[in-house]
Amino acid sequence: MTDPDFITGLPKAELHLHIEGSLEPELMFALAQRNQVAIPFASVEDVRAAYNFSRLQDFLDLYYAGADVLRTAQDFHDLAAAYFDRAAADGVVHAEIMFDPQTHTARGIAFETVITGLLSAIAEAEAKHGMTVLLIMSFLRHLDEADAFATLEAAEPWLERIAAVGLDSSELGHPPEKFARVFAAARAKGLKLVAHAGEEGPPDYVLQALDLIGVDRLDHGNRSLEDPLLVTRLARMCMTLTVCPLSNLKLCVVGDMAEHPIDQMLRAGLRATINSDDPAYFGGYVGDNYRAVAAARGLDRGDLVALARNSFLGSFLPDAAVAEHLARLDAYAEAAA
Ligand SMILES: Nc1ncnc2[nH]cnc12
Ligand SMILES: [Zn+2]
Repeated sequence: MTDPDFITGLPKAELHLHIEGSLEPELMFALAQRNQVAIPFASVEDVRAAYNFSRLQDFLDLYYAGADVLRTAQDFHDLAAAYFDRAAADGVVHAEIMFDPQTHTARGIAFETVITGLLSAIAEAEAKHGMTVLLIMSFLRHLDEADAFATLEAAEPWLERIAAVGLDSSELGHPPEKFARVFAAARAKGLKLVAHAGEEGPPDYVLQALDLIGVDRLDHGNRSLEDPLLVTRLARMCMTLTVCPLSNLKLCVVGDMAEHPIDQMLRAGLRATINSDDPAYFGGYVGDNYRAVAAARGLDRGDLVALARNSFLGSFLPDAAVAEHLARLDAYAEAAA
């Protein structure tokens, strides 16, 4: 078995995926036509050619513009169903996907429209692929605290179906402390907490995510490596980092995949995982991310299995389900040896 095949077959969880970031240009065009929405691109090639970013904000501007074609529950269903098909083909047996309600409610799309479309796709994927899926509702950090509280309130009828809340969008200038109270309210409702921190923001934002929010998992976390004491702390507390290599490359968090710190993270004892973030915008799904770092950093099969193991350990699945996934992963690794 070649290593690319080993990676595809490796049972894995994806823990950092923005469903709006899985909108492929082909579907963007189809939905624009279906909903009679004008988009500023002449062709699918035109869209892909525009995906050249030098920082997070460059990407976010296009990501929010692209999301404008999503109007009906069927659109959200089709978007998510396409992602689940690709994820299943990549060996993903469990996915924890983020959605950004404010991207849609700000355009007059009801929260209910978004979540009913996603939930129907989840039910279909669970039946079709035998995968499990959890939903993470992410707050947009460039908006204010009151907007996040209003979103938490809008989610009230669906809280049984939402596993966690997250924090995404423009990191610099919008530190975690801005949302400490809304995260405390979410915790009180029984939700898990995740936040993007240390993608573009400094190590202090990671400290805030730990100390002022109390995250259960850290999205990205790359810049933690600038603070050795923070690395030790993250390793000691077994904090999961959802690392996104192709995203890091496209958003210039790393200059070259050959400089990606994924192996440095593993050697430092960090519970690092591999994820795709916004695969339609960054040039690859989760398998592509594993393959890219494996090739650029010379990861061996032991490293790849460790990354997959971390993805289950870092999930919000019950302990018994994690144990079952780990047993299957061990059996896979042994059979491939
Ligand atoms: N990588 C990322 N960072 C912050 N916000 C995002 N929203 C979607 N992808 C994101
Ligand atoms: Zn992200």
